[in-house]
Amino acid sequence: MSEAIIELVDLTKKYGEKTAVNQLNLSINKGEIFGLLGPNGAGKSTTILMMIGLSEPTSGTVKVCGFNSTRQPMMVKKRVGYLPDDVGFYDDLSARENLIYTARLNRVSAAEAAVRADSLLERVGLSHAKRQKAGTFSRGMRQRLGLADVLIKQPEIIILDEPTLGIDPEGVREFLDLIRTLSRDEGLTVLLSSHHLHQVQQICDRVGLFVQGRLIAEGTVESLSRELFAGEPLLIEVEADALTDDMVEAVRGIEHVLRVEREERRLRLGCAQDVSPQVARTLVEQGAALTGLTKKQYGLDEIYHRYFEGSDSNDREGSKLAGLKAKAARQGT
Ligand SMILES: Nc1ncnc2c1ncn2[C@@H]1O[C@H](COP(=O)(O)OP(=O)(O)OP(=O)(O)O)[C@@H](O)[C@H]1O
Repeated sequence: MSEAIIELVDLTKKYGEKTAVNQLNLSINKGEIFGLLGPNGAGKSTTILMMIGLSEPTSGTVKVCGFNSTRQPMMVKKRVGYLPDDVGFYDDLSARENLIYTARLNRVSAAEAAVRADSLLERVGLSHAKRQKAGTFSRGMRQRLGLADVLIKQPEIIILDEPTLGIDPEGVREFLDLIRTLSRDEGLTVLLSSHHLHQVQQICDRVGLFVQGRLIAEGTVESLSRELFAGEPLLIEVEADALTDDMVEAVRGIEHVLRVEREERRLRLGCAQDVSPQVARTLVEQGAALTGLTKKQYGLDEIYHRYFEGSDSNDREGSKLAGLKAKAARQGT
């Protein structure tokens, strides 16, 4: 049976009139990689701060590793490593010296600190640079050193805030592989807050979608996809040199096309079955020159797009979002 390592119950945080986190209920299991997703200002950072005991909830409770983060913050801090999007190091110290310094702050003996530092530098692929000053590190190297830095106290949970920001694609791939391996090999629980849907989809076992302080959906990418796109298992994306309203209407009329979204010269079609030949033929008959046609199953990109359609800031609310918020309010979530 799965064991909850993070438990949020009716967690609420208000800043004056502003409700940053609104009655959040969430359970994260030991060894799970959980993705926190949501637009800016959705309440992700506030939730993380309450989890690690750096912010006090207005009401509700947060328990991490069995400890109440508000009443026993030191117990929680011992067990949780937090990697912010830009880690601060002593730039004049070497990578190894920085790690040993952090270990010593966490009351690890000098001998043990050296052993852990060497082993972690190897683990994150920085052995070759361990005597190099942290100030000379590239962004990707700094993030890998950051990961070693949060792991040196041997936490049970690591929380990563946009950890791959500014890293090149190869570096991102390596970094994500490393996180996945750590979780699988050592049962480490990982909480990843990110806007990079593709990356989240690659490594997270489960994701939670936050909007305006509420968790509006949570589950595996497959279950969210099933929930949102029932009856529309296939997405066809088609691009043409130009699209007219008549063309869009003609495509809408094709059997098994259930939903049509238009984005400049691109159409996204939610379909009950593969009708790409009919779509291509219809557009060509209408005088369009096709510049691209792809088929895919729904992923996190489409899920996110669906949920956050028209809501790229706190102040704009699309109808979909308004509907979901109403649903969330009815369910009291
Ligand atoms: N110290 C504070 N005082 C007042 N309001 C705050 C404070 N911290 C956060 N907020 C507000 O609470 C809301 C949630 O902010 P939070 O930083 O948790 O969002 P987020 O999802 O982490 O956003 P981002 O993706 O931009 O980091 C926002 O409206 C923000 O302006």
